[in-house]
Amino acid sequence: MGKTQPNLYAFPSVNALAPALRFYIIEAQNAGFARHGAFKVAVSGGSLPKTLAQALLTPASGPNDQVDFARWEIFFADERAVPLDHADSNYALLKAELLDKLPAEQQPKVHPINVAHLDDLQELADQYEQTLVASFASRDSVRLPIFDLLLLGCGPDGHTCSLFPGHALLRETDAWVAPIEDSPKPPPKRITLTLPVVNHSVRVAFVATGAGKKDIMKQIFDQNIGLPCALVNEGTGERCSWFVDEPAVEGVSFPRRAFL
Ligand SMILES: O=C(O)[C@H](O)[C@@H](O)[C@H](O)[C@H](O)COP(=O)(O)O
Repeated sequence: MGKTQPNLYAFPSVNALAPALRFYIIEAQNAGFARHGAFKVAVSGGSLPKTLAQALLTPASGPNDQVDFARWEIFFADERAVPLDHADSNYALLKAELLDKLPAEQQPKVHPINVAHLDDLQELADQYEQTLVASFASRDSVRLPIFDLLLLGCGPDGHTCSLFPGHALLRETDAWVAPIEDSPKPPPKRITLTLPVVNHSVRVAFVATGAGKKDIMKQIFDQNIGLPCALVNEGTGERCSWFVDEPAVEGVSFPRRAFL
């Protein structure tokens, strides 16, 4: 690990995890509002949108518990090269789990991929990079976009976004968004934020739940063999927080932190 270490927060269940995740997201949201009047967040697919909905769709318990989606800008940390209403689309998933459940006046600004370029992955990635450029100022003026928060999942092989173990994409140093034609997790054609962009975020949160994650969690936290999730831990240190349930970290010796 680098100078500082990620925060590992473990909860007995997803029901116990959700309110803590909500608290953490609201803190990141308010920091974004204070910094630039908006909350710029990128989300992954997988099981994350469902957990997010559980965390965010409950009514506010008080003035410090407000989620103001109208001032959110939502990007996709990775996306599959499919139409936006396709069963594999991360946008469709987020829409069904979260966006469709928000009232009209609370709709965030959402940045889906430009489906006009589905048959040219490089162009699809370049266009999405231009979407980031437009939101984060020009590439010439900023070396890397700075998201207020990335909300990511962790695959059973240690991948995150569409950054897979041992893949050449892990060495990308220039692009903000890259195409991948050979994702080992179907569907094979995707675009993804690159590692430098992920590591440059103000905060990164992983959500990993279920016993199916415990072997990979041991490898990420206790063995550090260069898996993509471990590279994010290393690159972000204490800016990185893991929200996990106990079954996902059974047997992991890395110290957990109490969520206060
Ligand atoms: O498009 C994707 O495939 C996801 O963005 C991917 O990176 C996901 O987050 C992980 O595979 C974890 O998925 P689970 O949370 O379902 O285990």
